Formats: sequence, structure tokens, C-alpha cells
Amino acid sequence: MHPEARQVSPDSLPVIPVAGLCSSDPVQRQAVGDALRTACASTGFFYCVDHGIPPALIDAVLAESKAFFARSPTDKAALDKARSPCNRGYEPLRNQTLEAGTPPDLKEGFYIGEEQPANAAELRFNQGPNQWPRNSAGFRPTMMAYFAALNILAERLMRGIALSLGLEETFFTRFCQNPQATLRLLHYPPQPSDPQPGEKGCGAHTDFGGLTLLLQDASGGLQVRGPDDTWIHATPILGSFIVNLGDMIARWTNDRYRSTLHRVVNTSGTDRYSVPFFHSGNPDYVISCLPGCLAPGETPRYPSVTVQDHLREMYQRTYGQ
Ligand SMILES: O=C(O)CCC(=O)C(=O)O
Ligand SMILES: [Fe+2]
Repeated sequence: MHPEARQVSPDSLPVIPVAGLCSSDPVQRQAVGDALRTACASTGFFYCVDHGIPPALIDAVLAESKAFFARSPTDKAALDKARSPCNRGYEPLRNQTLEAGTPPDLKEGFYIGEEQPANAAELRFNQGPNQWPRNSAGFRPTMMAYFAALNILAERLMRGIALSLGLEETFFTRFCQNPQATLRLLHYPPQPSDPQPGEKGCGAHTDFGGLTLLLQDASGGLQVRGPDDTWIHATPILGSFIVNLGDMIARWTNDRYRSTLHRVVNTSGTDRYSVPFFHSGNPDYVISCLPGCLAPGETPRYPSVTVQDHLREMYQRTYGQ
């Protein structure tokens, strides 16, 4: 176990069944909103279950991801995201440093977004064509089917978040139109027995965007900063997603809702695979303090910003671009 971490029972993070958001009964939809409110205002992290994403699709995503990372270094280097104008493709091991002042992250990744024409990258941050591996018939259709399914789930969860905040259920509809979203396949080799000081799979960070929907395999290793400054182990629950709120939602709610620090230390002794999906909303949408998130006399802690400008700034911070 990582020195500062302490094992905490997995039920330290709430488990929220979200099927009620599809109910025709407003009482059931609001009940999910109420559960989300408690989770979002405390840990900012929860297990999402009863989400309706087919298990076969989830299994296929993990299998394709594993097969991709098993390819030769030459194959992977041919898809290096450094070749992409929109941050799509392969990210080599130790390319990103999510925790300033520590060694680079012990993970390799692969970034996928909505398929866009090449000239989109001139106009929009992170928009443009994907890079796809050759000779892999299943990879692209599997990833795109999953990407589409998670976009729908994220939009549904945003309806629940609106209910949780006492807003109209459709409050975030414009935000969810043509969203900027990224699917990130990750592979963590086992944590070395003699790591450099502070070296780990993924340094402590908060997510930049709106909602993150994380699929993790059975290895474990994700740790979430608890309210008492301990690290809660987000033990895998089969068939669940771990959902967390990014900085944009904290900003939007004047920190009523939490964007919580988390990190990965892969002490399983085996390779770990995970797939976060980052939903950040429409690039032109302006994030300003939400109605109802200011007490009388309170002022917004953050200036208004577009989704695109916010994301650009955050990428620059962690990639030093
Ligand atoms: O791999 C994980 O479990 C978490 C990854 C993560 O936090 C991220 O990519 O932002
Ligand atoms: Fe993260």
C-alpha cells in the first residue's frame, strides 16, 4: 500500500442507482436528484449503478483497450498524439505530470473524441479527426459505440444534477449540445517496488471538466481524497462507473459541489486498465455561477469563462504547453 494511504471500506463512497432518471414519474427522478445532491456536496465522487450501459459493450471496451496497449512500441508510436492537432491518439508512458513536483505519471493512454474533419482543429480546441490503429476491425466501432452511449448517460446525469440543484430538469440542455467529450484509455504498469519519491500511476489531481464517468477493471488503485484528508480506496464494484465532478462544476456552483482530488497507485502487482470519459459540454457555453448557488451577500469566487477557454488553460497547466 502507498505509505500515506489507508484502507477504507468501499461504502465510504455512495452507490447511486440512476435508472430512476428515466422514469416517467417525476418523484422517482427527483429521488435520484436528491441522492446526487448529497454525493456532490460531500465527496464529489459516487458509484453509478443501474445505468443501462450493456455489460457486453463494457467488456469489449476493456478487451480492445488491453489489446491495443499490447501492440508493439512502433505501432503505438505511429499514433502518437504529438502528431495530432487536437490531442487525439497515443500518449506514451510518463508523458503527463498530473501532480506538480512529482515524477511523471506511470501510465500510457489513448485519446478519442468525436470524429471531426481536419479543419475543425483550427477553429476549436481538441476538435478534429481521431487516429485509429490499423488491422483492428473491432477497435473503432467499439470505442465509438461506447463514446455515444456515455454521452447519452452523461446528459442524463446532468438532468439529475439540475434536479439536485433545484433547477429545471432541462437547465443543462444547451450545455449538453454538441459537447466536447474525451474518452481516454489508460494502462498502468504495476507500481515499481522501488519507486522514485512521489512516483505513481497518476498524480493527485482534480478533473478539469464537467462530469467524469470512469470504468475501471478489477485491479483497484484509485484513491479519492476524503473529507478528513485521508485517501479513500475506490474499490472496484463490478458493472459500476465511478462518477466524479470536475473543476467546471465546482466553479459553476461556487464550490457548493466538490471537485475532489484523486490519484492512482497500482499496487495490484498486475497491469491495470481504466477508461475515463470526460464530458465537458458545449465549447462556447459560458460557465457562470448558477442561480441558487449564492447566499445573500455572497459573491462568485470565479469569473465567467467559456468551456473551451477553461479547458485550454487546464491542458496547458498539466502538459506544460
Ligand atoms: O485511472 C483512473 O482510475 C483515474 C484516471 C484519472 O483520474 C484521470 O484520467 O483523470
Ligand atoms: Fe482524474
